[in-house]
Amino acid sequence: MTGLSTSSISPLLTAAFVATFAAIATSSFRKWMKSKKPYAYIPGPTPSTVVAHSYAGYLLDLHSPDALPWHFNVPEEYGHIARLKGGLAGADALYITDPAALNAILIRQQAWFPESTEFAGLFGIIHCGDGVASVQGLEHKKQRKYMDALFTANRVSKLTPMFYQVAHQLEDKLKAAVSDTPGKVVDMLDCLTRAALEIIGTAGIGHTFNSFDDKSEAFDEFHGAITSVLPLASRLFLVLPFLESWRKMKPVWLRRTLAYVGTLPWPSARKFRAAVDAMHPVYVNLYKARQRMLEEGGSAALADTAAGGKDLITSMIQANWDADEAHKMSEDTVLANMGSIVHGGQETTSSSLARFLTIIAEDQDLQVRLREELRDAKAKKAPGEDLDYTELEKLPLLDAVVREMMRIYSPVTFVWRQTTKDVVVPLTYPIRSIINGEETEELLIHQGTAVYLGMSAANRSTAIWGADAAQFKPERWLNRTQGESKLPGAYSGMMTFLSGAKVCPGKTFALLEMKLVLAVLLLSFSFEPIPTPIDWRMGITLEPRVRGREKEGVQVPVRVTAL
Ligand code: HEM
Repeated sequence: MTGLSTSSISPLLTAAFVATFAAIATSSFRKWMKSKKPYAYIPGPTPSTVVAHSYAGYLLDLHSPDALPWHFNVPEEYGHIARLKGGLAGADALYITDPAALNAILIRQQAWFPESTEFAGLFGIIHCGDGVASVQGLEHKKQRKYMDALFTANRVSKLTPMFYQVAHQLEDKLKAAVSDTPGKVVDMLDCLTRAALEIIGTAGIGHTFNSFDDKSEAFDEFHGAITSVLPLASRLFLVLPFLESWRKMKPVWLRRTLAYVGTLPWPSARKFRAAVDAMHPVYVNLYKARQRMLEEGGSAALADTAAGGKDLITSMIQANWDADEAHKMSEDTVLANMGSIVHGGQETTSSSLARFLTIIAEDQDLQVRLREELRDAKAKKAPGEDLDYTELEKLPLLDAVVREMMRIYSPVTFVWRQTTKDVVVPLTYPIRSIINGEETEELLIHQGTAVYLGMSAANRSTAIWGADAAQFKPERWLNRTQGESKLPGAYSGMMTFLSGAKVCPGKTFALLEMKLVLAVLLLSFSFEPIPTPIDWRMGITLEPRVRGREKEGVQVPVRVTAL
């Protein structure tokens, strides 16, 4: 009989036991490693500095003012899902530009990917309450019903005369400034910021800031506050994770004391607080005035307001007034939404318009072609009559240029979301593991993971848009049908206005504003570049500075000649 003696079984059993134990230990260790670094198989950039590596991980690279090239490079070098290494102090995060994954995160499975507490907290503080920018779920849905009703194409088209009123004020002001000197250098960012604030003031909240009056203190104070609050906030990024819990802290005296003590040694934080304190009273006064009118004269009384009751917020206040108790928004919520609308409608559009002027200043041929298109359209109108909403919409070259601007120079570089439970999302582009080379076509995102949605990077991905993705080529919109991109973005498949529940409600407003202001400017002025390059650096939106003259602050100088 062939058999094993007890003396030979014992070493075999021992070996089997050791092997089993080793296998279990290795598997447990792998599982433990995976739970600590579940994304170790995903390629991604290494934090660039030793300090970043050991303390903040990817955070400094992601938020740095010079981070734009870093963002654009991530999908090109590492793929459309990239691991962001957390370093010692933080967990790994994911940088996502994959179309199918973005679709799941923003639309199909959006319930599990709420806005990050960082942004919710920040906007809750800036707007002094819980408006659309800082709430989630059902409360967000309820508020968006009010907001989306304000921004339908039909309602926005009715704001066109108010937009023109401001655009012509800008035209007159600029004519007066350059009439004596052809090619005079003008800071167009300043002009367009004034125009954007005045447009959102009159059409958005029924209020004028007298933005074109050089002596207007109301303008100076509000303009200073609204243009500085986000750049200041971007310098506070290391405390952003704590803002939401601070905002909800009770008792209130403790919260206020902490804010006072915490901001004392920190100039950026003090200035940030001062900017918030300068904006809020404007909204409160406007709101109270509208409420008084409603109490005294009912809805009809609102016709006596500056914009005849047609501005967005007066319509919102009226709808809220008419709503039954269960569906009403609180006073604080309406106030926070006034802040959301003014903020949303300010810096994004003014900086895009200024960027646009630098592009056409550099490309004289494009400038001439755009002007010709506008002149041809105007020639069909009665003298002195402006192009209406539909006519502006129908200009193919202007439309293509605005689309390409929005694709390639998205003012918002990225947004970030949290993951509230383990979720599997599909992928358009498989991940190739850097550990074993295997490909996976879906991604398990673990609860608690921060996911960064790289909007600008997705808009420039060569896999999605072709080898010329990084080039400004308006023709791509003349030759290609809408919706061809695989991305789920709400505007021509680009991510600029996002998509899903949090999609920008002001998209139609912004596009009309940009086209209309450009039309007025191009028909009255020609633009040439200054010789020094302008660098657009990343804040929470983009910040332009003249190279070598950074200390002068944000500006977009352009040579302007009246036609
Ligand atoms: C070029 C112009 C604009 C761009 C690129 C833009 C982009 C965006 C993006 C990406 C978001 C989502 C942010 C997030 O989820 O964290 C957003 C939200 C928002 N935008 Fe815009 N926006 C623009 C103009 C406007 C205008 C003109 C208004 C108002 C008149 C506006 C009002 C808002 C509001 C209220 C939100 C918050 C929506 C919510 O949280 O539900 N935006 N915008």
